[in-house]
Amino acid sequence: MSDAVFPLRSIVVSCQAGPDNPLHGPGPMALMARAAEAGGAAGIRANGPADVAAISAAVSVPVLGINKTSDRDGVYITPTFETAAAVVKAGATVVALDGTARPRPDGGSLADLVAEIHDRLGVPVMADVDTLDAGRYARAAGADLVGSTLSGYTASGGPGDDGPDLALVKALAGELDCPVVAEGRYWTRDDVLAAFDAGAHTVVVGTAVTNPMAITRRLVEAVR
Ligand SMILES: CC(=O)N[C@H](C=O)[C@@H](O)[C@H](O)[C@H](O)COP(=O)(O)O
Repeated sequence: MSDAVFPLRSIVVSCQAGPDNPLHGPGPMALMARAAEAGGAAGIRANGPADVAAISAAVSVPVLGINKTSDRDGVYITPTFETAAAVVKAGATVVALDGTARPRPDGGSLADLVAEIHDRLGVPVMADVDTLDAGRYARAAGADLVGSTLSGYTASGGPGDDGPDLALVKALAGELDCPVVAEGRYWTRDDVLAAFDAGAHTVVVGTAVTNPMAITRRLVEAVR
């Protein structure tokens, strides 16, 4: 499971749109994914079996599947084996999940979940973490890739603005013996280049590419 899933210095595009977004649904997300692939994305991150299935049928790059069970409440990113299995069945060839040490909804351990995904689904696992400690914990639990996805979204803090947590990427890359994925609030080319300078293997960009509603809102708020 330790072979790199994505090429070094690659960009993965996250194609996600919640129910409040006019682009919500597998059709729009598959089009977003095709556009991202045409632009050179090395993979697509997508949420839920319906979107993962549509995107897997539409692109030839790897689909990094997640299965959110809520919108930012406790451990909500692919918290259980069943949620992971559903997105792999839909076509995901790598699964991302919450890799923090916070209590999981089924009371299970991260190490057991990662082992079960490896054994029964045969796909690599990316752990979404919020701190260096969580990254160490997730890697020790068997995660194949570790990403900074959850920095700023848990009680453990984060950079405190709408920029990426480059310090966390640097700390993770300096210590962990696996590819580190920079994810969360990457908006610009400079952000992406800084992540690779900090040691990232891959950068996942979501909102800045695939959420015109949020991009527009950010611009509108800036000129208020
Ligand atoms: C914290 C959380 O649930 N993050 C989610 C994880 O899949 C998505 O909502 C983000 O859009 C994704 O991580 C990409 O980040 P950004 O959209 O900032 O480029």
